Amino acid sequence: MATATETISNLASSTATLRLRRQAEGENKPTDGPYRYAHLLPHFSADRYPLLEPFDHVDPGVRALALPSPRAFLDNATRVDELTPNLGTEVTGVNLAELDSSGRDQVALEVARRGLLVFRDQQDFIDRGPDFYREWGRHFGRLHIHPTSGHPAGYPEVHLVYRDANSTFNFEIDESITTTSWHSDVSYELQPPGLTTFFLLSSPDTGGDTLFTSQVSILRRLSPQFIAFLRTLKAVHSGIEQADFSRSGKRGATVRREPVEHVHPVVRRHPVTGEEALYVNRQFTRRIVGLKREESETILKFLFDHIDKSADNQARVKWRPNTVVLWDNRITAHTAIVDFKETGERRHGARITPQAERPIPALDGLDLSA
Ligand SMILES: O=C(O)CCC(=O)C(=O)O
Ligand SMILES: [Fe+2]
Repeated sequence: MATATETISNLASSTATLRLRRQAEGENKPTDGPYRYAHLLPHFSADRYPLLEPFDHVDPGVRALALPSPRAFLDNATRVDELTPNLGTEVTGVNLAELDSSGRDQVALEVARRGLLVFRDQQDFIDRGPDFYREWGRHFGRLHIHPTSGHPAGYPEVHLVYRDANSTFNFEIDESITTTSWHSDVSYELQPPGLTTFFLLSSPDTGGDTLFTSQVSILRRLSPQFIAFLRTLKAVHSGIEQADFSRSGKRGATVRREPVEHVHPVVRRHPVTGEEALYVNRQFTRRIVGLKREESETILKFLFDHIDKSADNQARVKWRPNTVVLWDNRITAHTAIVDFKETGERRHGARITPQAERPIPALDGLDLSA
């Protein structure tokens, strides 16, 4: 039986081993010397951008549907593990950065089908840097430039999340009892994002996982009668509070594009798979159009609570160095988990956010004018 001192010393050495393994895999801690991703730290420019213009989106997943082997990009994978039956696949042995145009189309289709793909060992992808991140993202749609968040200097299309002992951008902790904040990215845009790419450049030794849920499964749990009602509804999504937060002096205090609100169907149809997904989220959906205030608040609260508590629709990504995660923002929601703030460790992530089509209602002919 180990003495308490031995147990503590074993624990210390396993922490040291973990640190060495992470360093060998490319992790760079504040104590290791100059930060290797210093050029990708958040920069809050005073630039101003005009309102976004509508554009035609052709989903790359459509092209893969016509291929004889739409999953050929997985042929050389050494492991393919489904994280849950409904959501998420983890892939090892595929170098995303080397995929040609057809391979990228196939990835788009697979992300549309599985909601979430987790690619391990993507040092090549991460090392190629921000010009490559943009080139990668443009394959999937017009790149969104975030109105308020920080980005690497000169690369406004790269949205950053950042936290360390002294600063936090995008992980502000309010007075809530939880740090989870479920959302679908920038759902207030007229054409919100589809396939989205995210990776961590620096992560805590433990904690800071990201949680995802399938909005397709979330919808399917409801009764046919209730789903039929939801299909008739549309809701307002707003970027105003996010902009006000920045205007109040927080998160870089920059608002580079005036905030917008848009009306989207409460149930949207995926343009490639035809699957229906619930499209409301606590962070940006404000009210259901046409309902009395109490009706709207009650239904939204019910749906948000359903998203929060249905662990049986969720998948959790535990980060390791050089992991690149892709999700389809049309059919999933996600939240960061900020359970590492006491350690003061650095967590630094980058997101590439191609916009997609204006959400397609489940019901043909649903009038989307407010
Ligand atoms: O930091 C994370 O795990 C997720 C951040 C996030 O929500 C995003 O970048 O869209
Ligand atoms: Fe997000």
